[in-house]
Amino acid sequence: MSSKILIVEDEFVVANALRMVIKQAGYTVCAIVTSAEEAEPAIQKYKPDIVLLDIHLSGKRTGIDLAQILKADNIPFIYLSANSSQKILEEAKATEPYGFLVKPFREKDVLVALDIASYRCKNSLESKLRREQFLQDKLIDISNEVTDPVQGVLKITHLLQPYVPNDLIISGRKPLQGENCTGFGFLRTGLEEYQVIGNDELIAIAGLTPSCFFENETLNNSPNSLVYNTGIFNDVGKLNEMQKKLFEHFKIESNLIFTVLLNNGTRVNYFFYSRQRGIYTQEHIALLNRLKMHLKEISEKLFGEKAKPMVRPPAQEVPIILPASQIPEFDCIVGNHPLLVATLDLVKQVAPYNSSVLILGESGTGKERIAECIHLLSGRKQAPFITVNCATIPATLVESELFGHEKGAFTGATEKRKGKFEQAAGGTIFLDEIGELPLDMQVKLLRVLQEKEIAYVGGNVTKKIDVRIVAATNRNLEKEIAAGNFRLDLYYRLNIFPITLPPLRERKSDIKALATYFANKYCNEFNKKFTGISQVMLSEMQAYNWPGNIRELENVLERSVILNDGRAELNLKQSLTGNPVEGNVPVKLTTYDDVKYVQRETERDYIISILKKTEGRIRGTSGAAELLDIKPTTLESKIARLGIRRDDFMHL
Ligand SMILES: Nc1ncnc2c1ncn2[C@@H]1O[C@H](COP(=O)(O)OP(=O)(O)OP(=O)(O)O)[C@@H](O)[C@H]1O
Repeated sequence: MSSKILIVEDEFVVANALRMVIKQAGYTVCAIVTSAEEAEPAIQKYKPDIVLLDIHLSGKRTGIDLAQILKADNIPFIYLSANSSQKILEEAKATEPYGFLVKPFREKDVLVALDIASYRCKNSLESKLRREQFLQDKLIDISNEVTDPVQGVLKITHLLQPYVPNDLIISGRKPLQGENCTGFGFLRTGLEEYQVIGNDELIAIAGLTPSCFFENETLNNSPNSLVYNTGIFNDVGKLNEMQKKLFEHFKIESNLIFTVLLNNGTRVNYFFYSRQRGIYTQEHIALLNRLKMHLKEISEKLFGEKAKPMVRPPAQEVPIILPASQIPEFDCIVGNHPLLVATLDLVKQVAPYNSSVLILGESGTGKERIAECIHLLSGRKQAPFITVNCATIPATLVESELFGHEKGAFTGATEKRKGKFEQAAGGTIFLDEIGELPLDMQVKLLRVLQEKEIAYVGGNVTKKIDVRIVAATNRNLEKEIAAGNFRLDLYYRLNIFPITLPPLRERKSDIKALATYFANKYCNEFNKKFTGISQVMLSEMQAYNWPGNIRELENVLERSVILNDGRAELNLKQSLTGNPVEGNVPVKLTTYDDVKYVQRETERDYIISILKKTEGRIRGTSGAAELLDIKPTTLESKIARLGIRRDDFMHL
């Protein structure tokens, strides 16, 4: 049966053009409506498989308002937009659409977006069911294990973190009579770190009162959940005193309150707070409602009639830090910015499964490091982790490099050789820069994903393999598909669990920790004393935009350590924008390592300058190899060794 599409678009011409394109491709257009008000009954009536949703609609509500309803009903939607402001686009993005089409759109883009949306919807439903089963099992474990409210709520907080993200969680209990209302909370301070905030500290924070955990008229007279999503200034009329004070104190922007009613009438409120605006959706409430039975069981045990008397967490000036369960595999990941922490939450979620993972992010954001964490956190960690950079293998050698070759398969194949897939047997293969894989190889890789078998070049026997694939790219693969450079079916297979790494400029609070980490690393390597990083250098690093992300930061620190005399604090010898720093001194080479470093940098700069001249062409007449008078294969291995990336010589 063909998928049913609902078009929500107030411009007749656009809606009609879409209808024709979609029908021609074999979809059914169940209705065209022009406003959110008209869309709601149409959604109920037709139960569309996908909704094409204009952001600006006639009527009071926007497409973004309607998106919340579609999300709660698990209906995939693709935005249609034209000239929207950055703010609106950010809001739209936060609703996690299945695609985005910018007007005027090409027929091909519309069809690719629809195809991707239907595939993603099917897959995400399956993984959603699996995830919920996992959550339910874990909640049963918690219910069996815990008796202490503080430990119990900490475990719930930790478990729910990736699903109902929060920076602060407070649990408040309102007994029927007698005792005061009580509450305590956990502030997230790192991936596995929570700071306990006891009842007395909560009360002390800007003079909260014990009953404040329940002073919410709307909640007291209504179902069991409320969401405040638009920050203190916009929601101010609706927030109670407790919320206002907590919003101010902890810089909160969103709040979700979920209530569980115990058998004896005691109310237990769980308050989820986030510093991100607009984070809580009907989907979070729907999930909590589906888990309610288990949450009630635990709350009954922790706060109900038979609960042990609560040992209050001590009020302290410096609150205690509870390391929940440290993950040594993340030791090599420096930083605790919420965007990074949210990424690591996803890594933890996906690592134990065998599903493919697609890591997206700009160059140098740490994709390879994250891929390795996924491997180390999986059941495959004893087996190899093999990295393949698809951009640096010559097109003619990709197949034998990946799948191996028989003796005599081609000139130079003097003996039979295993490919990277076979080397990774039982482990993980990391296909970096997957967007660079030639189209014919994409077909072959697809076969490996589907059939789980490989064939040697020059052989006719297939071999079963058990390898998990983690791929990465800094390209927009959806654009590459529309341009005909990347296969849609391969994208489907790889994009089962996408993880996007934030660029460094969006997590600047991590710069100091990263810089210190790299400074220590290079001081150790070059046998120099680490004498700190100067304030001027720190300030300039904070102000800089970091197009090359963490790799660029690492290079800057390596250079500073090399040029440092081991007595003064580390300083920038060249401003990050490329201008010389005042009072700069010429490079002083004091050790042989310094000499090697300068040689390496000079060679790297020279090769980049040649690649710029040849626009990246390595082989053939007037290719970079010919200009440098070396073999193309030698140049390719130099490019890999010197860490030269496409971005270093293209698009400049
Ligand atoms: N969170 C982190 N903490 C410490 N070091 C990091 C972190 N993330 C990345 N690095 C370091 O930064 C450098 C770049 O990381 P990596 O090679 O993983 O980036 P990438 O996104 O795969 O780059 P490319 O797209 O160019 O392949 C590496 O030296 C890596 O070890």
